[in-house]
Amino acid sequence: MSSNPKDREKEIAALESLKYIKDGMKVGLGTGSTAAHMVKGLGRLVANGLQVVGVPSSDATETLAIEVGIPLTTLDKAKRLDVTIDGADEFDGNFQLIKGGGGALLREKILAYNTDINIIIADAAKQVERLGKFKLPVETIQFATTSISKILEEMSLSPILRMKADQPYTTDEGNFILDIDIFDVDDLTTLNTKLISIPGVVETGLFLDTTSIVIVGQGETTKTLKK
Ligand SMILES: O=C[C@H](O)[C@H](O)[C@H](O)COP(=O)(O)O
Repeated sequence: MSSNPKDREKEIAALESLKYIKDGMKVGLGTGSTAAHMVKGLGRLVANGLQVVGVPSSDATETLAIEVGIPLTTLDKAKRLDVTIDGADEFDGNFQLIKGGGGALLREKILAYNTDINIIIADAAKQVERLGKFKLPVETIQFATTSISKILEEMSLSPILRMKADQPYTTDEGNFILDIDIFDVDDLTTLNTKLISIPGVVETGLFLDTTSIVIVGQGETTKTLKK
C-alpha cells in the first residue's frame, strides 16, 4: 500500500478498475504510474487463478506485465480487446483526455481504438475544467520534426521538443515528441484534425471520444464516472 497520498489515490483507482476484468477477457494494459498499479494488481489476480491475456501499450508495461506473470499476446492475435485500463494526464467533464506524458500515446490510442470498453484511472488532481494546463504531446516522425515544429509555432502552439538528458526523447516506435500549448484552444476536434493532417505527425495525445468510464481516487475512496 502506497504511503504517498497522490500515489495512494492512483492505487485505489487502479484496484477498483480490476472489478471490470472477468475470466477469459483480452485486456489492454496502459502505461504510466497509475496503470502500473493496475498491472501489479492484475498480476495478483492471475496468480490466484484469473485467466486473461494482456496486450501492453509500451515496452515498459510489457516488462512489468511479464515480471508479475500476466500472459501476453499481440493486438494482431487478439484482434479486439474487451477492456483497456489506462491512466491520463488530464480529463475533463466530457471524458476528453490528454495522454502521453510518459510517451506512450501512439500505442495507447491504437489499443483504445480497438477496445470495447476503455476505462481511465486517475488521482483526483487529473480532473480539470478545461484541458491544456498539461502540454499536449504530438508524436512526430524524426525526419519531419523540425518542419512540423515551425508549423506549430506559426499556429501559436509553442512547441517544445521533448528531451531526455541532452538527446531528443524517442518513443517506443522511434519517433520524437513535440509538447504544445493548447490551453487557449476552444475547438479541440478541429485542432486535432489539423494536427493529424500535417505530414509527419503520427498521432496526438488528445483522446476525445474513446473513454466511457473514469475511476478517480479521492482520499481513501473512489468515484466512478460513466458516460
Ligand atoms: O504516455 C503515458 C500515458 O499516457 C500515461 O497514462 C499518462 O501519462 C499518465 O501517467 P501517470 O499515471 O504516471 O500520471
